[in-house]
Amino acid sequence: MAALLKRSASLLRAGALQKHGVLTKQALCLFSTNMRMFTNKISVEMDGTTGVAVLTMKSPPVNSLSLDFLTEFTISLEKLEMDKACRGVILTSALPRVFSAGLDITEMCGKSAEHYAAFWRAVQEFWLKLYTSNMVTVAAINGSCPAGGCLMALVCDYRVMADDPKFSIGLNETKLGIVAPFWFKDTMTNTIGNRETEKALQLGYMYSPADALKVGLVDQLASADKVETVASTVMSEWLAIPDHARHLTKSMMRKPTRDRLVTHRDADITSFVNFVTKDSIQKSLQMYLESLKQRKR
Ligand SMILES: CCCCCCCCC/C=C/C(=O)SCCNC(=O)CCNC(=O)[C@H](O)C(C)(C)COP(=O)(O)OP(=O)(O)OC[C@H]1O[C@@H](n2cnc3c(N)ncnc32)[C@H](O)[C@@H]1OP(=O)(O)O
Repeated sequence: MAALLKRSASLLRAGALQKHGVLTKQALCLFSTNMRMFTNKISVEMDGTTGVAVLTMKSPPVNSLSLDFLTEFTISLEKLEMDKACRGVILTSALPRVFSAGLDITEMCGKSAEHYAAFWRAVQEFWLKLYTSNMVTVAAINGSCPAGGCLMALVCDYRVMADDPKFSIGLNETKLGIVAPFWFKDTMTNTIGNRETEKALQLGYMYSPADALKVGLVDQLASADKVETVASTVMSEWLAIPDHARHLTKSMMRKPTRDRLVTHRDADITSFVNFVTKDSIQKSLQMYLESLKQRKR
C-alpha cells in the first residue's frame, strides 16, 4: 500500500493525474467492504454497509494544506471515487480545535517558481476533484477553518459546524496581504451570494459559527461532540435520493464554475507564480507567519 501511494504521489506530482484525468485502476486498490486506509496525514474509514466513508485529516499542528497533504488527500478521494460501494464522504479533523488552517504558508515562501507552480496545480486538482465528486460530500467542521480550509468546506455539498464561538470560518486572504483567486471567489459567491462575498473577501472576514449560519456559509450548527453524528444523519438524507439524479443535478449546477477554472488553469498557475514571487508578497507572507508565531509568546 505504501509503495502504491508513493507511486500515485509521484504520478500526481509529475502531472500524470492531470494528463490522464484520473488515476488508473491498476495504480489503486479499491475499497469493497469495510476498509481502513491510513496515510501520514489522512485516515479513511469506509463502512461497506452504509456506503459512507469518513476521511479524517490528522496532520498536526493545524492540518495545513501542504503539497504532500494535498497529494495524499487527492489520492484518497480518487480511491473512494473509484469504489462503486462508496456513495458519500464525511470530511473531518482529528485535531481538537482546527478543521484546517488552509494552504500551508511555508509552501508559498522562499521556494522556486517551479515549486510554486507544482503547489498551485495540486491546489487546483484538490479543488476540482472535491468540487466535481460524484459522491455526497459533507464537511463536519469541528474547528477553525480559515482560507483554504474554508474553501474545502465550501466545495462540499453540506456543512455542519461546531457551535463554539472560539471557532471561525472565512476567506481571510486579504489579511495576509494576498488575494483569493477567482475560483475561491466563485465558490464563495455560489454559496452566500455576491454582496456578502464582496464584503467578506475585501475585509478578509472570519465568521463566528452563528454568523456563518446566518449568511448561509454553513448549513447547520451542532454541539462540538455531535458534529459528526449530525453529519451522518444529513448524509443519510442525501443518500435517500437516487445517485444518478442527484449527481446529474450537482454537475449541472457546478459545471460553469468548474469549466471556468479548467479553461483558465494554466493562466491561473502563471498568475499565481507571478504574484507569489513578488518581493512585496514574500514579505507579507513572512510577516504573517512571524505574527502567528509571536501570538504564542
Ligand atoms: C492573481 C492570483 C493571485 C493568487 C494569490 C494567492 C492565493 C493564495 C490563497 C491562499 C489561501 C490560504 O489558505 S492562505 C492560509 C491562510 N491561513 C491562515 O491565515 C491561518 C493562520 N492560522 C491560524 O489562524 C491559527 O493557526 C489557527 C488555524 C486558528 C490555529 O490556531 P492555534 O492556536 O491552534 O495554532 P497556532 O499556534 O496559531 O499554530 C500552530 C503552528 O502552525 C503554524 N501555522 C498555522 N497556520 C498555518 C498555515 N496556514 N500554514 C503554515 N503554518 C501554519 C503556526 O505558525 C504555528 O507554528 P509554530 O509556531 O512553528 O508551532
